[in-house]
Amino acid sequence: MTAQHPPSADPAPLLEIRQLTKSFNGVSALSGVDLAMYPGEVHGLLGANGSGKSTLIKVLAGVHDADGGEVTVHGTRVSTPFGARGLRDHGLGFVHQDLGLAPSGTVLEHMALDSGGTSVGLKRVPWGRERERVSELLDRFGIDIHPDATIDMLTPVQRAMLAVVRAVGGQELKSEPGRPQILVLDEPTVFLPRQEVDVLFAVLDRLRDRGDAVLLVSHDLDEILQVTDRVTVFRNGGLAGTRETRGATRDDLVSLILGSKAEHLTKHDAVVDSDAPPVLAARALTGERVHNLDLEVYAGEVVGVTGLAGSGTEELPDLLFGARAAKSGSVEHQGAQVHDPTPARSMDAGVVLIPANRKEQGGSLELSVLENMSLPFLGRRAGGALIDWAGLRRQADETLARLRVKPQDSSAMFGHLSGGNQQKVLIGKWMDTQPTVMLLNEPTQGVDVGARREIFKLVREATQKGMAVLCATTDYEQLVEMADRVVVLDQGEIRAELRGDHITKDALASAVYSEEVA
Ligand SMILES: Nc1ncnc2c1ncn2[C@@H]1O[C@H](COP(=O)(O)OP(=O)(O)OP(=O)(O)O)[C@@H](O)[C@H]1O
Repeated sequence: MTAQHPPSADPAPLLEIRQLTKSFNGVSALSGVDLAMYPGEVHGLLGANGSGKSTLIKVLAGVHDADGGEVTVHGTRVSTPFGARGLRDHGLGFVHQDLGLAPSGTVLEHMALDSGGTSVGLKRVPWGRERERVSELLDRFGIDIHPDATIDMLTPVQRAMLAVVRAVGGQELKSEPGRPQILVLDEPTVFLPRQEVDVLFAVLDRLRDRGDAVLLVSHDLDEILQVTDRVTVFRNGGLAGTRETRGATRDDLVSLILGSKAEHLTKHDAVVDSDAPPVLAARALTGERVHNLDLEVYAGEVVGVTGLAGSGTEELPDLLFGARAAKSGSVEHQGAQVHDPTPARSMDAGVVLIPANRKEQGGSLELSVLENMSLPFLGRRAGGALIDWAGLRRQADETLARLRVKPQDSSAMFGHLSGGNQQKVLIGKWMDTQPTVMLLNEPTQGVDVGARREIFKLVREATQKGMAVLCATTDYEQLVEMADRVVVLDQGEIRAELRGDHITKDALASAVYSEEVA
């Protein structure tokens, strides 16, 4: 897949945004940003957590009203505010991070919503015609999904592809045939296993080839370098720059995002006392995917776990923590067998889990940052009926500063923080409990490059003081930077183990993909 620079025959942008501004309670989230998208380009949008990417998208989609600025779409000028439907009726299609699909609905039902969704009163759905339209659309994009399949039967990447094609189909219904489309995709790959991202990118290639324009928000620099033609970077709500992707390097992008040069982490070998019992061990552990697994995790080390989707990688942290019941086998804490681990028992033993799905399992969106960060301490810091809020606030403020959470305000509502900042708060909260073992499941999904490095550093400092970490991820780069050893799972069993300098991206990819046991 090669990204070509497209703004070719027709130099007029399909979408041009000028001087868009938006603030929340007097705090600026967008301070006059410009962005243009041309026919036949995939345009990346990058920026640190809280730099304003989602705010831009929400303004374009009508979720928030902008305070000022204007756009030109398909040659028509539209002034702010755009109203509740945003620019949808002007030719913009959106795919938000949660994809907007209901698990029990069918593919056909979702698509049919778009053909009559805005009409009032009763409307007969021409199911035969809808089925033809949907089948043709899926075929056109090479997507092998049955129109009667329910969403919960689809794999994550099929869901993401469906959401993209649904946005395309919805716009096609509203516009004259052949008009190029403008699609806005907000981190559609963030919850996808790395290995499946290329399948989604094949759909983006087709859109580019048709002359459409796609805005793709992502934190993954490799992904941006691979698939986009140009890239715009936001910094602190303003425009840091727009570059052609061809010729840009990772370091160029990092410098634009952070406003400073990238510093690289130096990795030190873990000092592990293997005479002491492992702080956490799995003995013949079996779940839905994990099968008869033996694994020991020692104080002071970072153990990475990786594998293809369905290999058990994503299940293992939950089984070890007791968030999912094992079918058989057991877990040991400091050499003592725990037959039936539960989250409460795990936490008593100093084992904490940071789940991948932070929206549903991580923090409470309705509580403040301080309240979220205080939850693990309420029992410990309560002197009789009194809670030491001042102490809790001091501790939270220190953690927010160390992780450069934006805003640095522990009274802010957790749900108002950007996705990446929510993740930083959750990691900081559990770090503050000084656990003996931290189980991480895709810990840096949606987290910017700067914060990623801060998190790696924090993990490193904590392991040097004796904490153990098990990190399940399909992000090889993260494993290279963090892990002392990596176990590669295949159909629930350990197929390979890599250690120290042998942990490279190439070695991990070949251990994950090779047919033979490495
Ligand atoms: N509803 C809201 N109320 C108050 N502040 C908000 C609200 N939505 C966003 N913000 C603030 O606006 C700023 C920009 O947030 P935004 O979500 O646009 O960042 P982002 O670049 O998308 O970050 P991420 O990469 O973490 O998703 C942040 O400081 C955020 O806290």
